[in-house]
Amino acid sequence: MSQETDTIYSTVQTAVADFKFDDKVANVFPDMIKRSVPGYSHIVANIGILAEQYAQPNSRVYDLGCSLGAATVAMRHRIHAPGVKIIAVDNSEAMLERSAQFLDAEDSPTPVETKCADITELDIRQCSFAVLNFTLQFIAPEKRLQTIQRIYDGMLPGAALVLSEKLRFDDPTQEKLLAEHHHDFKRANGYSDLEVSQKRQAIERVLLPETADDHLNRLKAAGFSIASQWFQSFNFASFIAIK
Ligand SMILES: C[S@@+](CC[C@H](N)C(=O)[O-])C[C@H]1O[C@@H](n2cnc3c(N)ncnc32)[C@H](O)[C@@H]1O
Ligand SMILES: O=C(O)C(=O)C[C@]1(C(=O)O)C=C[C@@H](O)C=C1
Repeated sequence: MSQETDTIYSTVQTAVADFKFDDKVANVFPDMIKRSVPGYSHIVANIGILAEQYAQPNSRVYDLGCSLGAATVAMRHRIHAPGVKIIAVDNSEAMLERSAQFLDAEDSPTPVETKCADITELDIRQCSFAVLNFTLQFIAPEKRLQTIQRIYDGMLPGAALVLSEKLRFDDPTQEKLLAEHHHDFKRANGYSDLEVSQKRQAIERVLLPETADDHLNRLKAAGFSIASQWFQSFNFASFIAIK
């Protein structure tokens, strides 16, 4: 996987364009996400552990918004149930091109199919485990319930969904505190004030965070019998929901 350092926002941009998952981002993505999302490596490792528990024989596992396939790799190394296929989906060609190169080099008996598609319109079937690792936050809010519903409807009984998201908080004091600590986390990982500020501007119209309750209520509304938050670091969280 690419070892390039993210310097995309390191020089002054007169007009900061909306953030896109293009070639520039795909080239530096492993470095960008590790330095930007507190707990990212921990979440990915645990997605592997959960996939091992939930993957049912002769079923499908979906990595929705897979980027370069980090969660797919974590799952692939752990799934032992026979006849499982991982479907790794993203609508960014730039990401998928690079993920294919990376996944082809992996040695595992669990097959992976990569697909360039919009997950809001994806046909989901025979699913025992699905992952939305920091993907739903980029989908238009009015399409989020139908996306979760589609996943639920395509699931087998006992299947699980892991949903990881950046959070917002209704309480302005809490919102400010956790956002500031997130920015401290980024600075501690080598991003300058300029990089933090320009990235914030780039994502503010495309990454639309919701509260933990918004996510839990939507998971319940879609039909999941259990929906629980299992991880949080500053304003980043992960949830698990069981059909
Ligand atoms: C923050 S990245 C996900 C990181 C990845 N899941 C991981 O664990 O490394 C969000 C990804 O979602 C993809 N994405 C956003 N909207 C999408 C959609 N409607 N359909 C498919 N992929 C989408 C983006 O192209 C991007 O690669
Ligand atoms: O919130 C931020 O500042 C981020 O950079 C977060 C985030 C994300 O959560 O996906 C935004 C875009 C990139 O995909 C990597 C990280």
